[in-house]
Amino acid sequence: MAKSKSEETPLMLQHKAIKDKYPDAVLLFRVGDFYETFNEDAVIASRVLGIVLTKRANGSASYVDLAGFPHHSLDTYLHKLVKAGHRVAVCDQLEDPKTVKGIVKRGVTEMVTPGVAVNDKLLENTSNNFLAAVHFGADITGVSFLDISTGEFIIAEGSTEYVDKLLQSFRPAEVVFARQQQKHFKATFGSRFYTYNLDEWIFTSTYAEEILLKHFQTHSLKGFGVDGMDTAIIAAGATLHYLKDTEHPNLQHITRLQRISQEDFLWMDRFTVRNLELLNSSVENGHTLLKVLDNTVTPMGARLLKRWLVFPLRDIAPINERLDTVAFFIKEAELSKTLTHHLKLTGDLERLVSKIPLRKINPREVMQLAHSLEQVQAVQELLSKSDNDYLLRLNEKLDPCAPILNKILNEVMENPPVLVNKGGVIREGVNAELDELRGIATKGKDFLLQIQQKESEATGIPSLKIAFNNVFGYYLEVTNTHKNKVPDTWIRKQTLANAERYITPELKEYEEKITGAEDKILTLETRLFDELLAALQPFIEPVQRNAQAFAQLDCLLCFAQNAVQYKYRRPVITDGYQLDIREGRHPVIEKGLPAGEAYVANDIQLNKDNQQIIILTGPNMSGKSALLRQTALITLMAHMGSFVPATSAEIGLTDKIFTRVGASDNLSGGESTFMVEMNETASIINTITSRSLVILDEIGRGTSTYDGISIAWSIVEYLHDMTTHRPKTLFATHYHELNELENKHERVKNFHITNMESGNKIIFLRKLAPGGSRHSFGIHVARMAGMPPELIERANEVLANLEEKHIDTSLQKNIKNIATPTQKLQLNIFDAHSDTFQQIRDKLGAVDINRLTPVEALLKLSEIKEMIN
Ligand SMILES: Nc1ncnc2c1ncn2[C@@H]1O[C@H](COP(=O)(O)OP(=O)(O)OP(=O)(O)O)[C@@H](O)[C@H]1O
Repeated sequence: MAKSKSEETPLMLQHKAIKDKYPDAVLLFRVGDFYETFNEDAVIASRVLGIVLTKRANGSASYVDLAGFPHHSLDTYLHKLVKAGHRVAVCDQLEDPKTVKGIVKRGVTEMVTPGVAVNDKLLENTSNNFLAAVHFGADITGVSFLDISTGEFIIAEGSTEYVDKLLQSFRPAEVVFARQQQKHFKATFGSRFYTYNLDEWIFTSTYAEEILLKHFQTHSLKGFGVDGMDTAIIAAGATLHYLKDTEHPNLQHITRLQRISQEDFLWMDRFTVRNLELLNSSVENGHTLLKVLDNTVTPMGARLLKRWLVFPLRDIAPINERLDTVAFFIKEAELSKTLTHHLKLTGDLERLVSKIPLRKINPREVMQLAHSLEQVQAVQELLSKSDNDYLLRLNEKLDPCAPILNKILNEVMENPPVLVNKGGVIREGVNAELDELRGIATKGKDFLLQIQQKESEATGIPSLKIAFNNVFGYYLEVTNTHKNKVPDTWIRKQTLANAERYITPELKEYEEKITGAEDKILTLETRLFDELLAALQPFIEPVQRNAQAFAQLDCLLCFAQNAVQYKYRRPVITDGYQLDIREGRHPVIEKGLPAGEAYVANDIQLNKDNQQIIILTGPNMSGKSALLRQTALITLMAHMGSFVPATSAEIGLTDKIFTRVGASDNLSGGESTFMVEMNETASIINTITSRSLVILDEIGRGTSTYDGISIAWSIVEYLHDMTTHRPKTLFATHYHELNELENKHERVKNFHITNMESGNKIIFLRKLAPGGSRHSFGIHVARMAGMPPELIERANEVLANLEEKHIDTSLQKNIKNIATPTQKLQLNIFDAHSDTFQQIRDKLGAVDINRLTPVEALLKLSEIKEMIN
C-alpha cells in the first residue's frame, strides 16, 4: 500500500519537496557533516562514485536507499558525477543547526551541469568550458557560447552549416535549445553534444532582450555591435536564463557580448578542422597542429591559441600586425625572454576574477591575483619602451589596477591559508578590533601562566599546572600530595588516581576571553575578506582586459619561439590569388620524425603560370596526403599570423580552406561511406571562390573504379570551368587515368611524388616532380606490410592481367576520347553556324534596349534560356 505522507520523516518530506523542483538532477542533500543522496539518486551516486548503498528508515513503515559522503569531499565527488554526464543540485543547510529547533531550512545553492561549471576540478585550464544555446529562426540559426569560468560571451548567427562549424570549433560542454526544437537540433547536428532543453517561451526576442539589458544594465545592445542579430540574441537570452535557473545569480564578470562574423575569418568547415587534425588527432595520442604550436605559458594564452587556430584572420592588416610583432620578438630575444618570464609568473587572471562575483575565490587565489597584477605592472614598463605599434596598443589595455593591488598586498598575509575560516588571512594593522582580539588571544595565554605562578606562590603548591581539555576547558591540576593546600574557593571538576583538577572563577573569565577572542577573530577575518572581495568587484573588467592582452602577448611570443626553434619563416600575405610555397614542410610530421631524419621539403605553386589544379599521383605511402595537408597547414598558419615551415611562402589572401578525404578514411556511423564523401564534396562546390584552397584526397575511391574516376573527373572539370572563380586545387589520386585531364584543360597540371625502384622494393624519395605517375604501387606496400610472398606474387599476376585486358586498352582509350564540357557547349550554342546561335542573335537584334522595361527584359532572358535548353 502506498505510504501516506504523514508517515514519512520530516527530513524526507523536505527532501521530497526540494527534489520535486529538480527532478532531472542528482540532489546532494546536506545532513550535518554529510551530503546524502536518496532513492534513485543514491543508486546513481553509489554506482558513479563507488560509495556504499545503504538503507535508511523513513518513518514508521519503510526504508529508502541512501548513499552519502563527507561534506569536505564535495569537490571530488561533484566532479565525478558531472563528468559522468549528470546534472547535480547541491542542497545546503541555510541555517545554523545550533540556532534552530526542529528541522533546519535547506535549499539548492548551486546547480552544476557540464556546461555550467566553475570548479577547478571540473575545468581544464587550457580549454574553455562553453555552454551553448542554439535557436533555429525561420531561415537563420542563432547561437551563443558562454564560459562562466572566464566570463566570455560570444554570439553568432548564419546558416546551419556555419553554426555547425562554430559548434565544432568551440566544442561546448553542453548545448541548450527550446524543447520544441529538439528534433530539429538532432536532425541538424546529430547526437554529438550533451544537451538540455528549455521551455519555448524563453526563446523570444522580447524576453531575451529584457534579460540581457537587465544583466548588462544598458538601455540597448547597440554598444556590443549585435544590433539586428535577433536569433543570436534569443540564444544569448536563453543562456542567461539557464544560468539563473541553475542558481547562478552573480554574473558580474560577464561584462560584454562579443559577436563573431563569418566574414572576419578564414572559413574551414568542421570536416576540414577534423581532416587537418588541428585540435584532435585521428589516432589516440597522435600529434595535432595545436600540440606542435602550443608553447604558450599561460592558460589564457593556451585558450586563445586554440581560438586563433580555428578562426584564422582574413584581413591583411591584422595578419601583418601579428607577423610584425613575431618578427620583433625574434629580433628582441632578450626582451622576449623577460616578457615570457613575467607571463609564466602570472596566474589564470580570467578564471581568478570570474570567481570574485561567485564568491568562490579563496585567500590564496586573491594573493595570486595580486602577484599576477605585479606582472602586469612589470610588462607594462617593458612594453612602453618598445617601438612596435601592436605592442604599444596592447600596452594601452594593460592596467595593473594599483588600488586593488595595493589593497591586497597591504591587507592579506603573504602566505594565506586556502580556507578563510582557518584564520590568519588578514594582516596586522588592517583592523584595530582584529589586532586587539589577536592581542587578547595571545596575551590571554600569558595571563594563564601568570595565574599559575600567582596561585602556586599563594598556595605553596610548587607543581601546580594549568592545562586544557574539551570537557571543562582550562583547569588547575594538583597532585594528591598537595590536595590539602587547595583553597575553598576552587571548584573540583575531576578526580584522577594521583591528582585532582579544579577550576576558578578567574580562570573561567580568561578562558572566555581567549576562546571568545578566537571565535570573534574568525568571524571578523571572514567579514574583512568579504569586504575585500567587494572592493575587487569594480576591477573585474580591467583585469579581464589584462588577461586578454596577456593572452595575445603569450600567443605571439609563442609564435616567435616556434619560429626560432622549428626554423619557420615569415610568410608574405598578398592581395592576389597565388600560392607559392618554397621548400614547404609538414609541421606535425616533421616534429614527429625520429632524430636525424629530415623531412623532405617541396615547392608548391597554385594559380601561378596557369597552374590552378594539380593532379598528384604517386605510390601509396609516398607522401601525397602529407604534401596536400602541409599546403593547407602553411596557408592556415600564415593566416593566424604565425611564421611557417618553408623557406619562403607567398600566400594570396585565402577565404576558405576545404579538405575532403576519400570515404574509407572517414567512416561515419550509419551512412554509406561513399554517401558521406559525396555529401561533403557537394557542400564545397557552391561556395568556393578564387581565394579558396581546395584539398581533395582520393575523392571517389569509395565506389567502383569507373564511378570513382568519373566523379573525380567531373569534380576537377567543374573546378576548372567555373566561370568567375579559380579555386586553387590539389587533388591526390590513385587513378592515374586522371592524368589525362591535363591534356584537355589548360590549368590542370600533373605532378607525382618520386620514388626509386630497387629490385622489388620502392625507395621513397618524397620529391615532387612534374608529370603523372603511371602506376599505383599498392602491391609494393602490401609487400612492405609483410603479406605472404605467394599472395604478393599472385596479386602481381592479376594486376598484369587486368592492365593488359582493361586499363591499357579500353579504359585508357575511352578516357582519351571523353569530350570536354566546353566542347559540348561550343557545338551546341556558340558555334556561329548553329541554328540556336542564329535564333538568339535574331532575337537580341530585335530588342530596343532603350524602350525595354525590366519585366520585358526578364521575359526575353527567359525565352533565350528556353532556346538554349
Ligand atoms: N616529405 C616527407 N618527408 C618525410 N617523410 C614523409 C614526407 N611525406 C610523407 N612522409 C612520411 O610518409 C608517410 C606516408 O605519407 P602519406 O600518408 O602522405 O602518403 P600517401 O601517398 O598519401 O599514402 P596513401 O596513398 O597510402 O594514402 C607519412 O606518415 C610520413 O611519415
